This record gives sequence, structure tokens and C-alpha cells, in this order.
Amino acid sequence: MNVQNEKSMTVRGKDRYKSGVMSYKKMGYWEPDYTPKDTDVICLFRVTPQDGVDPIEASAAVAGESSTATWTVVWTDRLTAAEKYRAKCYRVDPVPGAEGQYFAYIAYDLDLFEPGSISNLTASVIGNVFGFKPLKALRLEDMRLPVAYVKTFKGPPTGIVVERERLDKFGRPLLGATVKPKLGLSGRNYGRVVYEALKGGLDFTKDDENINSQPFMHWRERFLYCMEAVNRAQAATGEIKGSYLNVTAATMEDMYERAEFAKELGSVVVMIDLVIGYTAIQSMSNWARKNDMILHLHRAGHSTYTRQRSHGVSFRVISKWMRLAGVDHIHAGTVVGKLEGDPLTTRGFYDICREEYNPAQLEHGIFFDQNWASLNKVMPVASGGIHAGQMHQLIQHLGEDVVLQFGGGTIGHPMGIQAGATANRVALEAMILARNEGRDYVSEGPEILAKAAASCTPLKQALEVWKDVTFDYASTDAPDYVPTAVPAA
Ligand SMILES: O=C(COP(=O)(O)O)[C@H](O)[C@H](O)COP(=O)(O)O
Ligand SMILES: [Mg+2]
Repeated sequence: MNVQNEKSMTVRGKDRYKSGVMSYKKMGYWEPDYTPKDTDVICLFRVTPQDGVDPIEASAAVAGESSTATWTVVWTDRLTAAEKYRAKCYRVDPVPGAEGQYFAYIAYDLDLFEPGSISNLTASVIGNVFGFKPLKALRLEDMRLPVAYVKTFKGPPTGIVVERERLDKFGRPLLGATVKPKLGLSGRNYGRVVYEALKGGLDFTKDDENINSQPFMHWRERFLYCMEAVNRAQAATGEIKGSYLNVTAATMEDMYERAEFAKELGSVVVMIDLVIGYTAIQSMSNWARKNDMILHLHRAGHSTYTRQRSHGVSFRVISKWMRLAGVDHIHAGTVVGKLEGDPLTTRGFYDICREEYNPAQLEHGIFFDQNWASLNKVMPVASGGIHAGQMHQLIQHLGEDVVLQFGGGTIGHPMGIQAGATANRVALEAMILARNEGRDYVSEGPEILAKAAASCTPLKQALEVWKDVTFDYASTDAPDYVPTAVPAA
């Protein structure tokens, strides 16, 4: 069906405001002749209408219910600049290879949104509409954020450039590890893991998403022992080290108290989980900015609504919101590890975090050109089931401005935690050296690692223990458009 060619059906004049129910497309939420303004926010939704529901009407309903409409005509529209405030669906395309699904492009006037508030933005664009009965499913795939709107956000408090300057670490990915087991260690044993991992060569260690203040280890214990470990590791290595102290808690007051204590102890970084919510994230961002602190975001919970392609919110949209909201680190996928991560889709997430400007690139899932208007860049974090033997692939897929985090892949090392950290550091440095020498480090990767391992027993053992570990499963969240060969000019 060529849905694109349906003409405008907007009813105009006094008939528009007669009491009663009128289809959304007649109420003015379908405007195929509309050209979005530079200042409009644009959303791309994947709409799956119920059987028998016209895709244009379903898409117009999404525009209506995410902006000004209700289910019936209301005369009070006439007290407003209704034509301006109505979101306008201006284009509907069938999704390639997915029968019954449509991409609906919807433009929203900038005045519909409070400046600098992710909560306000999301209350509109994902507020009610995902439960609308005429739709089987709905997914927010991408957004174009106008520069005028981007400029109302402060963005990441530190950014990649300043983070590297503060840490005095350049020209290579940073290395981290999530302390394992996730739950159950006492403060003192937890601190031992942190010390060994940092002393062995990592830059960062990290609390896991669900480490807060449990009976086996209250938060102050954790902070005290972690910072003792950080300070000792710094003294032993002469390098700046950090441990992401997770300040996630039940209330803002608790989070501020924990963050203040982290600062008092000299930490360079604090951590929050995505589940704390957008307002709390923006508040913590303000705190981090005021206190010269790196703010690490673990995307705990995101897969509940980002992973399935037909319903929810794409992680590329969450990445955009988080760059606006202002976090310095965000978990963005590993490609090769244990968790969901199609290579091309993941590339799109990384570009959103790290580029000044994103050109539309359908094969990476990026539908719009996006200018970031000099907002700081977010350091993506690759974490989840990665190990030293994948170093060449990690650098190939994820580049240089990234934190590579090996939890099990450090702490599970047969010779112990320090050895696990050393294996990762040596593998990384060998690979970066090979890259800098202009070698084809991707295809020669296994050889480069083997050569480095010849003089590094910890790396040799890591490669041996984990050599067969791969997570080769089909990706759920792959792009809808495949790259096409372009004939030579
Ligand atoms: O605990 C881990 C990783 O542990 P390990 O390194 O032992 O696998 C993190 O919570 C996940 O990486 C989160 O996933 P994501 O980074 O995809 O959000
Ligand atoms: Mg975890």
C-alpha cells in the first residue's frame, strides 16, 4: 500500500469543532503537506495498527494522543493556537520486510515542551500513547532534536575530553571491571577486589547496578573500603584510579548524602542507575557539574523496553535523552559480549554519544541528521561478558573513546584478580600499539595477543581459559535497512 500519497483530510472551518467524535486524521493530525520547521522536535514511531485499522489513522492518533488530542472534539481547542500545538504526522512508510508495521514521522512544535526537562518531553511523546487500544504495538525509534531545544539542556557535566585530562589517560580505551559477585561481599572483601583490580592495571572498578546499601554491606562501608583501595592503588601505580560509587538510593536526599560522602573521600566518579528516573538523573547531573565529578550511568532496566523491535523505546532514543540530561558515561553495548548488541545498531548508539553531528544513517538505525550543538560527549561503556581474547574485536567495533569493562573477565582469572587486570591491560596495550603501527590488528588480532602472551603469563592464562567463550546469538534489535552497494561513479 502506498500510504504516503493519501491527501490531507483535515476538516476546516466551523465543522471542525462540531461536538462529537471525529477521526484523528480529520482533526488535523495528518498533514502530508507539512514541512517540519528547523525548530520542530520530530519523532519517528514504528506503528503496528490493530487488524483493520487504517495505518494513517493509527499514525494520526499517535500524533494526537502525544500532543493535544483527546478521543472527542473539544470546543476549548478554539481558545488555543490549536493548529500550531497539534503534532502533525507528515509521512507514513511501510517498514521494509515487516508486514503490518509502519514508520510514522511526527513533528511537534517546540512550544509544546518545557525547556531542559526530559520528564516533560517524555510525558508527551511516550506518555499515554503506548497503551492506545487501536494499536497492537508502538515503538519510538528515533528523534530529531532541534538545536534550539538541545541548547536548553546542560549535557554531560564532564565530557570525554575533560575526563581524559582529569585522569591523565590518552590514546587508548579505559579499562574497568564490575566487582563480582554482584551481591554478598562484605565491605572489606569488596575493597580487596577493588585494590587488586586497580593495582593490576585497570583504570576503574565499578559497583554493580544492584549494589546499594544491603545488610551484608552498608553504603558507607563500601565507600570507605573502596576509597582506601583506590588511594592505595594510586600510590602503588602512580596512576589516577577511580571506582564508580553507586549512589542509587530510595530518595534524592539519600543520593545527595551518598554523593557528598563520595566527594569528601576524594572519589573522581559517582554512579547512578537508569531506574532512578529522568528527574533524578538531571538532578544528579547538576550535582556532578557543581562538584567536578564524573557521572556514570548504568542502564539498568532498559532492556525491558528497548530490546523488542515492535514495542517500546529504542536505546538510541534513550542515548539521546541521556546526552541531553547530562551523564558522562553510559552503558551502550559490547557487540561481542553476553548481552544484546547488533554491531550496526550499537554503532549508532556510540555515534550518538561521541559525535558532534550525526548524519542520518539508516543502516545504523539513525533516521535523522542530529546536531549536538557543542554539548559535551558521553563516554560509552562496553560491559557484559567480555574478555581479553576479544580485544581486537572490541577496538574494531567500539573505537578508542570507550571504557572496556571486564567483570568476570578480570575477577574470574585463574591466577587471581591482579592477574586478570594485568591480562586485560597488556592485551589492550599490545593491540593499540599494533594499531598505531598501522598493522591490520583485526585480522592479526589473535597473533598479536599470542605474541604479547608469550611474555605475560596472566594474558596467556586468560586466553587459555576463555578462548572458546563467544556469545553468538541472533540479535533482536537489528536495523531495518541493510547497507546497499553503491555503484562506482
Ligand atoms: O555486571 C555487568 C557486567 O558484568 P560482566 O563483565 O561480569 O559480564 C553489567 O551490569 C552489565 O554489563 C550491564 O549490561 P550493559 O552494559 O549492556 O548495560
Ligand atoms: Mg551488572
